[in-house]
Amino acid sequence: MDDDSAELDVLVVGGGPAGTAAALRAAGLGARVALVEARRTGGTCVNTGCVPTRVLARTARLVREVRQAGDYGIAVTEQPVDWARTVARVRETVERVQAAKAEQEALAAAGVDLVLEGRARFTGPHEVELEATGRRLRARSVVLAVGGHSRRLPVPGAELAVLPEEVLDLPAVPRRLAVVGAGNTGAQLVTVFDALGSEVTLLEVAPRILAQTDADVSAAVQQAFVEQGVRVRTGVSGITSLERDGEGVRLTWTEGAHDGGGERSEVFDVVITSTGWPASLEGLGLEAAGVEHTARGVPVDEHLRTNVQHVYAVGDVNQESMLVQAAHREAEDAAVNAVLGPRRSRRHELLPAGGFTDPDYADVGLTEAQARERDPGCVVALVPFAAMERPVIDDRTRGFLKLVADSRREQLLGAHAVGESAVEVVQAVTTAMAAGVDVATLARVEYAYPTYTAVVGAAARQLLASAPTGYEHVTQG
Ligand SMILES: Cc1cc2nc3c(=O)[nH]c(=O)nc-3n(C[C@H](O)[C@H](O)[C@H](O)COP(=O)(O)OP(=O)(O)OC[C@H]3O[C@@H](n4cnc5c(N)ncnc54)[C@H](O)[C@@H]3O)c2cc1C
Ligand SMILES: NC(=O)c1ccc[n+]([C@@H]2O[C@H](COP(=O)([O-])OP(=O)(O)OC[C@H]3O[C@@H](n4cnc5c(N)ncnc54)[C@H](O)[C@@H]3O)[C@@H](O)[C@H]2O)c1
Repeated sequence: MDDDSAELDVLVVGGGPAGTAAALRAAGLGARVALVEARRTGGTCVNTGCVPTRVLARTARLVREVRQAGDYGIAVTEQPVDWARTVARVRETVERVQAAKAEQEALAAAGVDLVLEGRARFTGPHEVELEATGRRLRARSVVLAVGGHSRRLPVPGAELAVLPEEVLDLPAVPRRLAVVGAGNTGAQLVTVFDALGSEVTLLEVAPRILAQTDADVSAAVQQAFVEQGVRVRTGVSGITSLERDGEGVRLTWTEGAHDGGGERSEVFDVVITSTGWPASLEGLGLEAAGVEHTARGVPVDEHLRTNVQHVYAVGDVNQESMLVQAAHREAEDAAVNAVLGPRRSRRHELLPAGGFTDPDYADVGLTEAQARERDPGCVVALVPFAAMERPVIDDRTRGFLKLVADSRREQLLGAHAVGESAVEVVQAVTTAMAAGVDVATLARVEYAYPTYTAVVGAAARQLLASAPTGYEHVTQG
């Protein structure tokens, strides 16, 4: 269904990482492009998600460093955290990142018409209306990049919970905190508030925290949380209700079968629910465009098209790989498809990701369990950070790198790390995987001494060795 009367070739709805990348790519191909953003460019990532979370993670890390300073002869009396100052620092950083990215300037330079007239709503398959002005825009193709939002639990009193994007509005660091949901968001908030002095309880319905990660990663982060004094309850049957109780919130949940299955109720100063991230479809008028969707998001085909062939959906809205790096790739591919016709069908083959907890964790490729399903003879090497010199020097020995390779010990299938610089270590492996570097070559690469990344060479050598899980022979350099 083409529309030759449209004034635009491509209309992009949403100015987060996905929308901005799509608009810039489409304009770069010579298309007439408009980008409609309801609030502010940068989207969840810059304004409420990755950037604020990363500053809070750094705050938590600084608290840990200060506590350890005495070991190095630096006398530091631990000071209470000034939460208002922390929040101010987060907000200042968001502005600095906004300035560094200069997206509005980049869009203008590329000839993209940035339209900040409120939310867009479809009025037909090729047309949207803008909430603030009532203006209508028509385009031959539309790229939906509206992202997602936190979900409120469907239980009585759910509105008493604080959502992750509301954390900066808390008046103070809570003394008793419950975090419900141990995905990437919940796990990171646990580390932040534990470091800032909260007594944290973490509740998760899945049998383990960070359920999408490799089982060893999940177990290692959970063990660290428990040692740090966090109460971790996994496999809970569900949250029953939240109700006001004095100054606090009474949270009632049903324990999992392995904890007796009974109902349990406790009062917390704050309850944060980080229990999922459905697409932001409300008020979008998808029915007017004939675009089908589920309760979570908008499904797409291999060319990132919805059921309506000129409407694409990229980034969090399609609910496939909800990460910035995925949003960028999908957006660029969809832009090419929208302007030149469907030709890009590449999916994410290597999508590294990580979380800034204490300790950090990261992964790329197949988990050990996924690899074993495909290739029962696959080989696994796991090198603990305690066997490497740099982590020992820095007193950061918690963690490991696990590499998974095919049964012939040639091709890397996955990398999973926990510990200091885990995300950077996994990124190094990702680069090798993307370049098609085989295990033997990776084992021969020189690693600067002493680095965290040297664990990659040690793990590759272990993969080649016959004793797959022996750590004794691991040497550095
Ligand atoms: C707490 C948190 C931490 C995170 N940390 C990381 C991290 O460290 N690394 C990582 O890779 N990912 C991280 N993510 C995920 C990352 O933020 C998302 O994957 C990414 O922002 C998705 O980009 P997007 O463009 O699809 O959506 P968004 O960034 O959500 O952008 C969507 C945009 O669309 C606009 N919009 C919505 N509806 C309309 C409408 N009807 N009309 C006009 N505009 C509209 C919104 O205002 C918004 O600006 C984090 C997420 C959260 C919640
Ligand atoms: N560092 C990063 O890369 C980063 C950080 C934060 C978020 N993100 C991305 O943003 C998206 C949203 O992340 P998220 O963590 O908010 O959501 P999520 O969907 O990834 O995790 C939600 C968790 O809540 C649990 N849950 C659901 N209902 C529950 C209930 N009633 N009681 C207890 N637990 C319950 C789920 O089992 C799950 O573990 C994800 O795709 C994530 O990858 C990435």
